[in-house]
Amino acid sequence: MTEAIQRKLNDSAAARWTALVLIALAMFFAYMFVDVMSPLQSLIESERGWDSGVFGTYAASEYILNVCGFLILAGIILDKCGIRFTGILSTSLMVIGASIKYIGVSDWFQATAMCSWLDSWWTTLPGSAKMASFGFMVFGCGCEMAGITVSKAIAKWFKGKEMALAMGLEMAIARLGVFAVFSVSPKIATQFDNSVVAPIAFCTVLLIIGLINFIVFSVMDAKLDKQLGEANSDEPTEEFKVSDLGRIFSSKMFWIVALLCVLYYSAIFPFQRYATNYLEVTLHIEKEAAADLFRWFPILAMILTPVLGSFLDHKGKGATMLMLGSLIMIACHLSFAFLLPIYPNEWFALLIIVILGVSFSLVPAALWPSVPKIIDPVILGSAYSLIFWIQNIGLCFVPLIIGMTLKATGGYLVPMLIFASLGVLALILSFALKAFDKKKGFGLEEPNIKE
Ligand SMILES: C[C@H](N)C(=O)N[C@@H](CCCCN)C(=O)O
Repeated sequence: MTEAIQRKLNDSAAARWTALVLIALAMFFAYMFVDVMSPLQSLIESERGWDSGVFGTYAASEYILNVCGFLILAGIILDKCGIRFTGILSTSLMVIGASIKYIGVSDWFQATAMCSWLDSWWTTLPGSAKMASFGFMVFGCGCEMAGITVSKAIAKWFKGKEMALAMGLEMAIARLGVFAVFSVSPKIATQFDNSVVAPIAFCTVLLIIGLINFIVFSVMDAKLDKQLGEANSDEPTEEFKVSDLGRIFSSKMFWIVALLCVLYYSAIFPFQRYATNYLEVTLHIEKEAAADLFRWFPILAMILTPVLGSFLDHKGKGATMLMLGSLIMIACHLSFAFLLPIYPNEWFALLIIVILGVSFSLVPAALWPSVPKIIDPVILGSAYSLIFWIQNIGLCFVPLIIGMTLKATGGYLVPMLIFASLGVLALILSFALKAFDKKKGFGLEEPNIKE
């Protein structure tokens, strides 16, 4: 009888995996929208006159408001107002931002007085690009806010269960979104008379479905909360206060994780942006062949991340996985710097890319599920948001540094050494993390599921 009363919605495997599918699909659509224009660079140049400089400004706009502090606010909103409110707010922001971007590139907008006015100042950036960048900024706020909300939601629904597997699957579905949009976006554009508007419209509709998903998830989450209250669970009842943020900043463990995160991801996502060109010039191959080689990188990460997440759930070894992932990344970037230019072979390049994919599974699979082990659930949303914020600063500036270095040195040796150095610093931090965990007993090496 007691057992029947205490059985909660997330004790049902079907219910918690349904919840995961709902929120992971929202992120799948979000990651699709992020890259919807990436394969259409030449089309938008001929249709709307965006050169590569304009395209770069548009791409950077996604992170600007987040770096300026929106992500900190997002974390406070999440901890103060909860998963449901923040989830619906963030998915709505994504829909609003996407709609602004759709209007910005639409044929209709180009003939309006507003577009002429936008054209009249900062003339190197066309009115369509200004409007689209503004939309992308709003979308970026929603997307990163949704990212931290989803992490907190998974930590809540899968606590003491398959948490790392669930986080790994969510990331795998997001990686599939990148692969999917690179496949469908050019096809949709071709189907609709070579229009960049059609793929954006398609992905905006998908974001509306993502918003509906989050509303359905919220109904389930409200039910779970009611049960948690009734079951007199061990969930914290104390209220989040903004002053609690000091607790995060004074946590040594938080700083190690946040710095490890920014160093590692700054050597991955910015590298991803330059990888096709690096392979082109190093292997002397066409852009399409280089992109074909590199596309295996997210695919392998997609397959391996949930597998490693499951390993973490049952066997633990999170800190060791972070060390191994950083070590592999250093070896790969050093191989890109020194070995591939000496042996410019496509199979050799593929081997390094595949090994780097293993690293890109090990670190995300271990990093994100480690945060709930070191941070109080009451301030978990703020902790995730501050980690994302520090990470976004790196993601915003490292591509600029790499671009400047490329221009100054005319080759990829120094950029690859910069990426490898970031890996070395991440490795040092992963050693510190393991040592500190051993001393303080956060349980980073312990499995999530006690069998
Ligand atoms: C770019 C973004 N801030 C990020 O860090 N994404 C991570 C996944 C974080 C977990 C989201 N629930 C990634 O590896 O893509």
